[in-house]
Formats: sequence, C-alpha cells, structure tokens
Amino acid sequence: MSEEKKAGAGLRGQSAGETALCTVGKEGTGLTYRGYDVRDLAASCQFEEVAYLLLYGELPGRAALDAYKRRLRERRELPPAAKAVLEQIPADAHPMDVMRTGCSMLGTLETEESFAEQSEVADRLLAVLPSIITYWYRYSHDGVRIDTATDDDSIGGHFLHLLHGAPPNALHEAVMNVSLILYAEHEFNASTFTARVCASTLSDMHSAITGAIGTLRGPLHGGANEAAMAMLERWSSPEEARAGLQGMFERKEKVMGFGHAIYKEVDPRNAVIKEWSRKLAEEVGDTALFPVSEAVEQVMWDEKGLFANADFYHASAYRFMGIPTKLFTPIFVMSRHSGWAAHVMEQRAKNRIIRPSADYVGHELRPVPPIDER
Ligand SMILES: CC(=O)SCCNC(=O)CCNC(=O)[C@H](O)C(C)(C)COP(=O)(O)OP(=O)(O)OC[C@H]1O[C@@H](n2cnc3c(N)ncnc32)[C@H](O)[C@@H]1OP(=O)(O)O
Ligand SMILES: O=C([O-])CC(=O)C(=O)O
Repeated sequence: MSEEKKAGAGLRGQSAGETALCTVGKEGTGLTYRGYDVRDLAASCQFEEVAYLLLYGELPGRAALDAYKRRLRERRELPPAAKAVLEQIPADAHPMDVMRTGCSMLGTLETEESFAEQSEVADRLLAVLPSIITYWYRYSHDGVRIDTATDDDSIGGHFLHLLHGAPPNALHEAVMNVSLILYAEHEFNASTFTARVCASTLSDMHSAITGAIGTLRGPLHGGANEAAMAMLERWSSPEEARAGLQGMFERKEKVMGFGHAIYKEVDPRNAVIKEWSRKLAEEVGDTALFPVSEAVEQVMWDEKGLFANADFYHASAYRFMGIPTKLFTPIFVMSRHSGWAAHVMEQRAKNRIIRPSADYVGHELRPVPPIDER
C-alpha cells in the first residue's frame, strides 16, 4: 500500500468521537474498560460483572450482581415465533447469519418502542443471544428442540450446557468467563463503530446490534478466530507449520489472528487467553494444536514482527472445549454485545448524526449523453 493511500485509508489514527467506555493501545499496549485494566477484570471478575460495568457505569456490589444475574437468567427463553424462524434456517447456514437473523427477528417481536426501554433490550439480548445460536445449532444438527431456560449460573456455562447437553466442568466455565471478558469491549473497532453510526440516526437497538453482528462476521475482524482455526488444523506439527507459513509468505497470504489496527507491540488479551489455552491443552492431553500455535506465533514475530491478537489462541481454547469452529465468532457476539449496547447508549446520550465527508476522486462534471451515443 502506498504511503499516500495509507495516510487516509481506513480512517486510521483519526479520532471519530469521544467515549468513556474504553481505551485501546495507550502507550501501544494496554486495554481498559471504564478505567479498569482488562487483565485485572479477567483475573477477578465474572463476565456478568463486566457487562454490568459497561452497561450501567460501575462494577456491581454482591447484591446488585446477584440481582443482575437473576435478571439475565429470567430472560433466556426464546419466543415461539423466533424458534419457528430458527427452525427454518438450514444446517449449512453460517452461524453468524443465524445470529444476525435471530437478533433482527427479535426486533420485530420485542421492538424497542422508546429509548426508555434501552436497558431492558440490552439485557434481554445479552441473555438470549446464546439461546438463539444453540437453539438453531441443536435443532439443525441434532434434530432436538432444546429448552433454553436453564438455571446455569453464568452466561458462558449456559452456552456450553446448551451446546453439549450437559453442564460444563469448572475449568471450561472459567475459560468461557475469561473469554467473554476479553472480547467484551474495544473502543471504536469496526463493529462497534457500525453500531454507533446506526444509533446516531436515532434508530433502534436491534438494528444497531444486527448491523454490528454483520460487521463482526468478516475475517479481518471477529471472523479471524474461525479463520485462524482453519489455518492451524492444516498442520499437525511445528515443522509442518513453519513450512506452511513460508508458503503463505511467498503467496503473500494474510495470517489470520495476527496484527492489529491499533496495538503496535502486543495485544494484551493474547497472553491471558494463551495461558488458559495451555491449561486446556494439558487437560485434553494435546500434543499438536498448542505446539503448532506456539510455533506459528514465534515465526510470525521473528520473521514479520507481527504479534498474535485476541483471536489467535481463542481458536485452540475453543477447540479444546469441543466447540465447533463455526460457532467461534458467535461467542464473540455473545460477549461484544455488552460493549455494542453500551456504545449505543453513550451515542444516544450525546448524539449528533455521524456523517463524515469523502474526498471526491471521480469524473469532472460532464453532460449526460443521449442513450444511443453511450
Ligand atoms: C478481534 C479483532 O478483530 S483483532 C483483528 C482480527 N483480524 C485478523 O487477525 C486478520 C489478520 N490481520 C489483518 O488483516 C490486519 O492486521 C488488521 C485488519 C487486523 C489490521 O489491518 P491494518 O491496520 O491495515 O494493518 P497494518 O496497516 O498494521 O498492516 C501493516 C502491514 O502488515 C501487513 N499485515 C498486517 N497483518 C498481517 C497479517 N495478519 N498477515 C500478514 N500480513 C499482515 C499488512 O498487509 C500491511 O502490509 P502492506 O503495508 O504491505 O500493505
Ligand atoms: O479494535 C479492533 O480494531 C479490533 C479488535 O481487536 C476488537 O474489536 O476486539
């Protein structure tokens, strides 16, 4: 990419507004949610506490957290009309399309009539997104109509329970909790910015979240965790991975799960999820995927100066927990919804329609030729 193109391309380095929710890459590395370091949140909080922090402004006390978790548990059931729609979606549909459709469908059944309802809509979606994806998955793949109204304590546990048909062990529930915290919020990334643009027109919450899901789907953004898994499973040893990477470099292919638009030295989420992936590798007795992942990480750093981003070790972590690859990015949705909804609320609180300008690079003004002369 030329320097001239790079300067303006992708709005890189330009501020597009204010937020009190998050900082990304200050001093090149850190990530904070409302002033808390994400590593501290991941070490000592439940995802529901972090969602509450993002949506309501402060970490909850014990009583507020218990009440919030109860509130979310009560909102896990799908309306019959949503189930009927999900049952029509074929098994080979992409699960991100299912998430997008499910969210949009809910917008027709439980429409946000006024912004006074925004917290209710945000919490309802937070509670029901795992139900949407697992209801469709289990119906289309296993032919069962699951009861999504479980009393699992956590959102991560609820998801794994519905997916596998049995409650998860403590390690898996802990990994899901950390994963959901790490993915929850990231300033003006592409999907969040989509949500804010939509909200800035005074549109409804479901529209903003549906648009954000569509944006997260791409392999340059949330879809990279699935793309990283597809790449890693081609190699069964570090040697194969090193050779495979050389081929990718020669063909100038992107290596998914590496690089970042904002971080320049490290993505702080990577070290956290990597350690949990290592624990899971020990649990399942893995001798291939984790060493292959580490070899890829080393080669990318040594030869390209590129570091693993949040998506890379999520691939192996999710695989070790038996989660199908195509459900990786929907888990990202289940988490990032908390950030998206918080941004929608922040945008609404101090709104001006988001409408930048473009540098025109097309034709000079010219006459319209008669149709037979074109
Ligand atoms: C949760 C998330 O969404 S994190 C991001 C997930 N996405 C991925 O992992 C996809 C792979 N990574 C990428 O495509 C990019 O690094 C992005 C999209 C994340 C960031 O894009 P940009 O900000 O445009 O990257 P940046 O300008 O830093 O790239 C610099 C150079 O490194 C190259 N590069 C960046 N990432 C990679 C990569 N993963 N593999 C190979 N080359 C890369 C770019 O092609 C670019 O080369 P060029 O100057 O010859 O065009
Ligand atoms: O910030 C970005 O551009 C992408 C990212 O890491 C995220 O959304 O988590």
